[in-house]
Amino acid sequence: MKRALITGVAGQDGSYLSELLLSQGYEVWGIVRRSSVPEHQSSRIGSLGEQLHLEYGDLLDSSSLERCMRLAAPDEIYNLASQSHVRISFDIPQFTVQANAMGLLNLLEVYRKVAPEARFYQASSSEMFGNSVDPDGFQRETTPMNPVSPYGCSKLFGYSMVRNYRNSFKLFAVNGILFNHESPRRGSNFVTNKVVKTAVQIKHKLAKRLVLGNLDSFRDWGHSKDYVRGMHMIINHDQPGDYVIATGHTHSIRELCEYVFTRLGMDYREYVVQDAKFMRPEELTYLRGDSSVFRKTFGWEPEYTFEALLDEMIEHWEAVVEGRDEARLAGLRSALPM
Ligand SMILES: Nc1nc2c(ncn2[C@@H]2O[C@H](COP(=O)(O)OP(=O)(O)O[C@H]3O[C@H](CO)[C@@H](O)[C@H](O)[C@@H]3O)[C@@H](O)[C@H]2O)c(=O)[nH]1
Repeated sequence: MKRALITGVAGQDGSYLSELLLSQGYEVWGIVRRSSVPEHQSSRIGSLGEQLHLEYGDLLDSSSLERCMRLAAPDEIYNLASQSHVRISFDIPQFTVQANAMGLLNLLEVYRKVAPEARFYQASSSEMFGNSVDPDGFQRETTPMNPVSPYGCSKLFGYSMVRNYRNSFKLFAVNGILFNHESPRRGSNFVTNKVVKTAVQIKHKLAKRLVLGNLDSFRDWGHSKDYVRGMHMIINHDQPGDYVIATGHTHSIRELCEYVFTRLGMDYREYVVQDAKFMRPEELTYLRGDSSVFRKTFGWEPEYTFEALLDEMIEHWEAVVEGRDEARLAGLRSALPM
């Protein structure tokens, strides 16, 4: 039986990855940060119950990482924990860099000392490219990286350290350079879930308008479930390497709004307003990933289209609002869009 250790296990990707690994017979260990909300009952992983081995720990507390590493004795380590919100990284740059850069380095050091035979996956990000685009309009593994946010800078440090440890210490440490990936489990202050959730609220007269920032940036959005399959493929390859995972399609925030509101029988132009507080001091305006190296190497194809992804998210929020999910309805009534 293989053993996996996941940081960020209670997040969107951590929950889907746990389900995938459990379905393949893995023993799955997860690290959760102590907070006043009972993490073990998180709606994302709560249903996995006793199947998951959860331990308290924090990327900024090396001793806790060492304890978890010894307990889990993993074959595979997935570092999915981070301060992952790009705009918020401008408000809390030092915490973002501590968690995403120093936290990753703390984990790498514990890995090198305690479990060097294991394999290590780092959640790297398309935000590392900043506004670099190849002449054909895509970003790929060879595209220069020029991050434009504290989050992107912290992720570029992590990406570089993983490559450095791989080469210096002959460790099986790899990066997945993942473009945006979403699902009903996405935090509702990321744009896809914010748009879908608020549009459903508007349809049911629980909200009056949707306040957004920049409507003219473009993103390459896939489904988290497809992308965690990719993480598992990369870490199980015969050679360590770094791969872009993306759909290859791009849409603006405006197109996202148009699709979601139209599906709900509304015109987004009547409800969407812009507010500077959701703008970023510097914006990454265009992402479109070329994952052909990854696809050729592993035979991966995404199962979800942009439309199928959004349809699933709409169905999720409709179920919540229509009372088919009573527990979440109470929270939704009082929820303000973030
Ligand atoms: N969050 C948010 N974004 C908005 C809003 N209005 C417009 N946007 C625009 O919507 C785009 C996507 O924003 P997010 O959904 O917050 O995602 P992101 O900044 O692209 O970052 C996500 O993807 C990265 C991969 O490229 C991840 O690494 C990162 O952790 C995060 O998941 C950005 O151009 C942002 O300016 C708003 O009200 N909220």
